[in-house]
Amino acid sequence: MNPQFVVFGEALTDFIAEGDGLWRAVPGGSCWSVARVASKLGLPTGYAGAVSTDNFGNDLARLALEAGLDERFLQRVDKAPFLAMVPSKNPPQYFFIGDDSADLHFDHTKLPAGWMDDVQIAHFGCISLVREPLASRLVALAGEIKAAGKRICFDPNYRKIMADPAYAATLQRMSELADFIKVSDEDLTHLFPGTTLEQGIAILRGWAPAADILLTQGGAGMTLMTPTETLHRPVFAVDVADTVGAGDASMGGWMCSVLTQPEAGLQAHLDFACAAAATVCRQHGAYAPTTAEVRALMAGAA
Ligand SMILES: Nc1ncnc2c1ncn2[C@@H]1O[C@H](COP(=O)(O)OP(=O)(O)O)[C@@H](O)[C@H]1O
Ligand SMILES: O=C(O)C(=O)C[C@H](O)[C@H](O)COP(=O)(O)O
Repeated sequence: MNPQFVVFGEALTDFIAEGDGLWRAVPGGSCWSVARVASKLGLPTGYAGAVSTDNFGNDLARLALEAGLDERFLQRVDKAPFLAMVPSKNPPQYFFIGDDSADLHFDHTKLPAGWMDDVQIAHFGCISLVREPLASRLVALAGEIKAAGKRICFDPNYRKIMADPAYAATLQRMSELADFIKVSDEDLTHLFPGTTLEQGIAILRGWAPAADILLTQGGAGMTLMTPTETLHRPVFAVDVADTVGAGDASMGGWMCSVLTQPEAGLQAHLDFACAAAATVCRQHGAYAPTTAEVRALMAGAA
């Protein structure tokens, strides 16, 4: 089955400081994680990005395959791996190593012929939208996909490099294109400095009057806002290992619910997104839960 959901943007390897000069290398990247979660939950998904041909790229490719992602969309490029250094997880601090790295060489003209035919939603987000020359190509591509009648999903997922003044236009353009926007309270603080949460949401709403907006608020749960309705959902109580990847899981879970059970309604989509996020909080690092795990949590059985 061809992908109904295609995710564009970075895959990378997180290097997490373990103390005593030791670093743990973990495959990740916000966009890659969104794709992996959606695919593992049973949504036919393609991860459309480029990874290196070394051991780091191999690990990303292997996990993508294991999650059932359509392998024709993943590109392998003989360039340096893209690395995220995480010297501290609490609070999260990142810096990135990736000059002329593989991710920047993604070429959408090399996607399989007819790739867009069955696509219903295309996802964009995070640092791929600030890393040139990839960023400008992706913004243009999002415009083309939207013009072809498909829906666009956008998760800004703020990182410090988005403080670059050039990103302001991208943020607005991607929001204008988006049918679905996910944003965390923390993202809003950085994206719109000096504004309240409500003011930040109002700016997004002004750019995207018809979009569904999912606001995540860590341990305070999440809120789904359509142009006419607002629904809140407290977290599913779980023993938390860490919350890395929870936002990506809520995004992947939300889109999976929208596409696989469109008739289920807003509350069901919100519940599913929230349960997907909570299953990830139980694990260390980014994780792709199964549908059975998410459903068990929703049924109160786990
Ligand atoms: N302690 C927690 N227990 C259960 N669910 C949580 C917890 N922290 C976060 N979540 C879920 O994960 C979602 C995303 O988390 P959040 O921290 O807002 O995003 P991000 O990971 O992008 O920073 C939250 O809206 C919530 O539903
Ligand atoms: O790859 C990046 O750009 C990262 O920052 C790596 C992180 O693993 C996730 O993206 C976590 O994102 P959350 O789901 O918001 O916790």
